[in-house]
Amino acid sequence: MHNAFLLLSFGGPEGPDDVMPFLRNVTRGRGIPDERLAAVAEHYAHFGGVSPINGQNRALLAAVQADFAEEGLELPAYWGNRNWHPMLADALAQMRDDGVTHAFAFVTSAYGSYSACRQYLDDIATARMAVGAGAPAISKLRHFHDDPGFVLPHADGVRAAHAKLGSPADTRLVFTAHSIPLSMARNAGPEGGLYEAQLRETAALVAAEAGLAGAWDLVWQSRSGPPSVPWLEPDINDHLEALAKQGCASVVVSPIGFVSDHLEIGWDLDIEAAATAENLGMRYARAATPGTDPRFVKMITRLIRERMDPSAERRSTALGRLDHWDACPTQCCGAR
Ligand SMILES: CC1=C(CCC(=O)O)c2cc3nc(cc4[nH]c(cc5[nH]c(cc1n2)c(C)c5CCC(=O)O)c(CCC(=O)O)c4C)C(CCC(=O)O)=C3C
Ligand SMILES: [Fe+2]
Repeated sequence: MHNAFLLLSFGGPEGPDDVMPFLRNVTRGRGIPDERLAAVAEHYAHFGGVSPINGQNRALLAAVQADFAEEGLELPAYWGNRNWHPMLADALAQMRDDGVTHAFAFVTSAYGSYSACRQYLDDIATARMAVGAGAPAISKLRHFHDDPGFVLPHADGVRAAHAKLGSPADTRLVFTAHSIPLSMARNAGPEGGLYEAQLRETAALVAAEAGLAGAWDLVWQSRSGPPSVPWLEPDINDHLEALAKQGCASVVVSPIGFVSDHLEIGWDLDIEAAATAENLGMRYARAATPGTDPRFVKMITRLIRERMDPSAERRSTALGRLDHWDACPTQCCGAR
């Protein structure tokens, strides 16, 4: 068997001409209204049509390869996206041409749910079909929402953001994740509700690690879809208003739903939510995401080793109580 490593991510535009075709890839068949697409296209235009996500994935891939070298793990590395170049099917075709027969896939999402997990499995199946005979087998690495490699960098981000505000004692810690439709949230995981359950576990772990265990909320951002379809609420902006009404004057916002500071953070939090807080007279600081934190990079290497050697002590590092599994049960996350 010729093993490889595959970084599997969302993808993002890298110039103005990429924006609309990228958005059409993301929303194909999903009933996203044209007004929402136009609004999101403007968010990308604000940054010159360039999403930071591909650059962040290039940096992560380089850091992972450096860690493989340091750890003596000989594994060629590839990168493919769901929605924009380099596309997953092209990465799989390259692997086949290079003689790779199997790859461990690290998906840049820590959680369950259709959008964050199952859709990536569907993408893998579709890309393998497109490549046809000789396409490598792909093993998706497990969820890592409660791994110290994910939790500790988020907690450091919270501490640093809190310090930036002067560490006021009355600070409210507000965690955010991408909102998803309620129907998707109900279907998440083998028994439903997994997306929110994992996020709550991560939030509690990060808050405790950052020394703010008692004063946190979990809210949602970046809602899409038609207004008639219910999504997870409250939205971060509505929540900031509610907090201001309760007299809260200082917030740290930690986007635990994400692994890097991509555009949904750069726009929806750093511009939109920051403006909401300013209008409400609240002090606001946004916590960083793991990005290429060495603990996060080393976690990826560790997840691969764990999968390579089933006899080794497994999952000893998991900080939470929720279950982990290598292969999602077939009925997981509303699989078709
Ligand atoms: C759970 C979740 C994650 C976290 C897990 C993960 O990371 O995978 C995530 C990440 C991301 N979402 C991103 C961008 C977009 N998401 C959209 C639309 C949607 N997201 C959804 C869910 C999620 N999304 C859903 C249910 C939709 C509705 C359409 C559908 O059912 O699929 C749209 C369409 C326009 C709109 O916002 O309406 C865009 C442009 C980017 C890239 C940012 C950049 O460019 O830096 C990233 C990392
Ligand atoms: Fe999204």
